[in-house]
Amino acid sequence: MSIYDKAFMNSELSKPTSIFGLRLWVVVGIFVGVIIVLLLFLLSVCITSRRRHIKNPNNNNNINHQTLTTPVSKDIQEIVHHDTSDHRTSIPEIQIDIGKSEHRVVFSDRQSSGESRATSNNDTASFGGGGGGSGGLPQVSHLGWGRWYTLRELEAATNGLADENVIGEGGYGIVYSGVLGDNTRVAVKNLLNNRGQAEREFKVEVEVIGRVRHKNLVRLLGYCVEGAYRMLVYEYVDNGNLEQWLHGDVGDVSPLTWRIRMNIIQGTAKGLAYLHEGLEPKVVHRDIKSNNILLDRQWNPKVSDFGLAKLLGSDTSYVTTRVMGTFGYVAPEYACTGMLTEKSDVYSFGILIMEIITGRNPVDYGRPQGEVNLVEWLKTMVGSRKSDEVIDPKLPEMPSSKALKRILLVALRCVDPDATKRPKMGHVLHMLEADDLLFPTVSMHYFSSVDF
Ligand SMILES: Nc1ncnc2c1ncn2[C@@H]1O[C@H](COP(=O)(O)OP(=O)(O)OP(=O)(O)O)[C@@H](O)[C@H]1O
Repeated sequence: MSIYDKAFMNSELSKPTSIFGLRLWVVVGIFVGVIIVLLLFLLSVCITSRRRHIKNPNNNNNINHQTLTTPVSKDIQEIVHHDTSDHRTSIPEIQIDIGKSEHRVVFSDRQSSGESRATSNNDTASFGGGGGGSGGLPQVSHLGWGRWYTLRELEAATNGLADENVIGEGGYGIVYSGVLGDNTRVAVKNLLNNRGQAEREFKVEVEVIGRVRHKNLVRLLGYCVEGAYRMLVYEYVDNGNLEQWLHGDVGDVSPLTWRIRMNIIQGTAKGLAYLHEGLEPKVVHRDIKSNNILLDRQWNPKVSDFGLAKLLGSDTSYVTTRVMGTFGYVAPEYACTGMLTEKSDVYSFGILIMEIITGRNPVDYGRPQGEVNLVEWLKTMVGSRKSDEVIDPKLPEMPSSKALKRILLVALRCVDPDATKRPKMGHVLHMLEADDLLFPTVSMHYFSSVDF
């Protein structure tokens, strides 16, 4: 280029244009800059949409199992984070739901109630695809353990969710008995969607129970997510729940012998020890009570209702401003501070032992003052050497004083007001496995007071 051309270019580029009187080279510079920014933007959009495409389980059947569990684990971590900070500043409200056989206690704050208002659509997306669409063939779950069921399949199994198939109703949904196409008897829990908590419960249960296998824990076979429906499909446990057998109308003599009661206590302890010490991360049940102990025909206990379970990393405690559990079973530190560890389950388990031995409810306002609270009454009785008087009058035979003494000692240790002094479930199990615990004596005569 000659010197004249350069001079010509310079003068042309320096000429003012009609765009705000800017010189031509400024306008060209801006134009080039905008093009570069646009290109970068398009590139980032491409990369993002490609990542989303990879994460969508419907687009890739070979997806890594770990990827799919991320939304659930993330959800739990987020809850921990929120609750920990809120705990310091907010004053919890206490809400007691009455209208069922027991009172459910929910301590909540505004933050946490807002949290629970998740929309169904979001949840459906998290679980990878609405159960395969209505009327489609049942598919294997992408979670890697059970399967999902179609709504049509579960409607067929439960006679269209018929009233006569209802076997119980809990805080979060109605439970139906059903028979699947392959003749498997199942319990179908249809979660109520009008409560945000039910959706969270669904996520937690699916993730936690789906992987758990233990003879003393109710097995989750699969689930259904379709439209507004969220259902859990469990193995059917065919002999009711412990609450019915302890407090229902069973006549003057209970079919629950001493040996059966000890087996129920031991089996429940095994299930809990497995949740606390056999899984990583460990699982705290949070709602151990007699309704949640299902029984088979051989009186084997199976712990159900993991809806309130939270996953805990080892050696961590969980602080929440939303305390859940059932009135009478909730550990004092959990109720007061929201501090949740597996020791909260140990406390509830101690209450359960007392309930099984005495046949009394943890809190019974129908009883005279001083007997309303089971723990306080039992402590008083043991302290005044009247342990033999705490036994369920419907028990067909009496335990040996040694067995009674041992089991009451275990129960009292479990309900120690100081959570750190309560034994771990593994230790409880060890204490419960002593042979002499199982043997009853034949009559009351043998009975002597227990000296603690
Ligand atoms: N797998 C099952 N097999 C047989 N019956 C079941 C099964 N699961 C639940 N049930 C019955 O349904 C009832 C309701 O169960 P659910 O777990 O929904 O509520 P709950 O434990 O009684 O109360 P909440 O949910 O408030 O703790 C149980 O008490 C039990 O009798």
